[in-house]
Amino acid sequence: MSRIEGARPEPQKAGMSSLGRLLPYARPYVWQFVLVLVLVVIFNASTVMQPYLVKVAIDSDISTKHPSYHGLLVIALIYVGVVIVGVVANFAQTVLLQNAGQNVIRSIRLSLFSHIERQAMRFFDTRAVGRLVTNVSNDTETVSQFFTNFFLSLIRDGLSIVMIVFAMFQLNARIALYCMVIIPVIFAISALFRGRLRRAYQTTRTRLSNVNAFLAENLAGMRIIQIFHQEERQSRAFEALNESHREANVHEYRTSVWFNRAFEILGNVAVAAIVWVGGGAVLRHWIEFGTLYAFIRYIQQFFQPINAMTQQWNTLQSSMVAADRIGQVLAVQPEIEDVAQTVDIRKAEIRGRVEFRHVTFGYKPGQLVLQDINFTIEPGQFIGVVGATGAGKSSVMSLLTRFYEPQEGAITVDGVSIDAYSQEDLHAIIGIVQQDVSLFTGTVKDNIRLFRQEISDETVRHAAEVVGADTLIARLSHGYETELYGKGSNLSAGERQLISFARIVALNPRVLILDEATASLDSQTEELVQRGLNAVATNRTTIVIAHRLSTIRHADNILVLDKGRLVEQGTHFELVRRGGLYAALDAQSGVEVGP
Ligand SMILES: Nc1ncnc2c1ncn2[C@@H]1O[C@H](COP(=O)(O)OP(=O)(O)OP(=O)(O)O)[C@@H](O)[C@H]1O
Repeated sequence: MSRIEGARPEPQKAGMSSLGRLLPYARPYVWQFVLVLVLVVIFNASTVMQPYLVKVAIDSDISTKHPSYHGLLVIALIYVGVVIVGVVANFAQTVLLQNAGQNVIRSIRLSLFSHIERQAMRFFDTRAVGRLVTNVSNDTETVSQFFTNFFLSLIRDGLSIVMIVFAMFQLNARIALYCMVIIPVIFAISALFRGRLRRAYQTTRTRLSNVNAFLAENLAGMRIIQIFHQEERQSRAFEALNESHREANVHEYRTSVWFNRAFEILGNVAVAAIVWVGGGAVLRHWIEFGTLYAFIRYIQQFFQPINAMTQQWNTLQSSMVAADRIGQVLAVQPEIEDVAQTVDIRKAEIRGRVEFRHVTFGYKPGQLVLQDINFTIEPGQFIGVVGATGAGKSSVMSLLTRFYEPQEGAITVDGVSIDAYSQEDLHAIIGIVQQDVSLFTGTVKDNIRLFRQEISDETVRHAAEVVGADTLIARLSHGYETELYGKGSNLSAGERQLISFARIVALNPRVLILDEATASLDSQTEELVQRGLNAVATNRTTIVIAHRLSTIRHADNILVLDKGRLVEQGTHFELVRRGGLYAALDAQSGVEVGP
């Protein structure tokens, strides 16, 4: 369960370089972006032409000695034409840009997910799932705004400013120069708000991801929360996180409203100034009335793109923060990767001989969990692993599947070090059935073949029959096509186990690791599961992490772990006769050991 103190410290810096690192994802769509640029130029030209056309109408056809109705009609028609061209160009560029932006984001999201999938288990040990969910969903969404809104604003509004300034200087250089006085003021306001805005956005994003992380963990552990009556405590913790997010959000919004209002005031002051200065110029006949009209329109237009660009400041800030967070995940190199030249295997030829030689391992430096572990398992043997809780049983199996790597020693399968195999091959050779059966949203069939389309319906049926799951599946409303929800919550614990056994038979690994279920099943289901287990174990090397000694009484060899060391090994009778730890466990309350 997440604790509020566990919330990540709020980051202080995120730069353009994080966004820059995501730019290569836009490369395949560069032509779409170029086309957007062309359309933006057309749209801007249409906007800048409009006040100029009105100025021409006023000065040449209205405020003149020879007013011309015909001239006015022509200008009105041109005006409508220019507006239509502008609207069409604007529509096309918006659609095109959204399309390109969403494509970029799809690629980033996909590569982020694939990158996370390749990570070793240690990566997941040190990260809250909810935070990763935020990275893949919200952060990519935020970055998408950089490729759409920000990019568009930078080009459209930036160009717009340049074109308006150009048009002003064309009309009257002196008044245009007066207008330029506002530019340093704009910079001053921006500088004043920049740091505040950035900090506000970063804080909101981080607090949102804290809320998400808390939610994900609590939803996953809801059963435990309810059993231990922690609903209220967790609600209070959630309320605190929620409140801190609300505060950050309100603060962010307030800062951004102040920023925008400051610009609005400046815009109106500029219009008043132009009316005063320009009006005087008209009265002194220095400029024509139409020119004043055009200046007033241009100064208003000038503030639109500036306002829009400053609004995009928010987008830029949040995109940089999001890109930074995505970058942090992408920068983590998978701790365990395939060697350049992996051993080429034909699965059928693998015999399933497993050997641990002087294996020493700890999850954290200086904290050894396994010390100098040595054992050999011959092909086809049935092996039991026992020991008190925390003795290191699961850790041995995590090393064999290469979820972690040992600090010392070697682990081999058929005499070949496991790191010489590709991880894909290794996981085809070694299968694992865990206590906590992972079922996914999909049909029973999908879950047995784990979405691998190359596994035929025939194989799925056969696998289910072998472990005795076929009768249970036949009882379900749609048989193999029955949809499973919420990790298989519509099945009993025993049924979930049987489906996971069928899955492993369909995979057909040479070595099978079985973390025996501790959940108590009714005797009939237990018998069913036991039969299923025997069927799965046939014809392959099987290693059972046993919590009940009865399961492994007939094992070919039993490994007894104590505080990370292999203290005994032998058959049940040898170990009982020896009178050591195993014999003590065996004598203890019948047959129960472990958690
Ligand atoms: N991912 C992890 N990160 C850090 N320490 C871990 C991790 N997994 C296990 N440990 C620690 O390693 C030690 C051995 O744990 P392991 O799960 O291998 O024991 P186990 O014998 O399988 O226990 P159990 O029967 O309770 O499942 C324990 O002290 C445990 O706290």
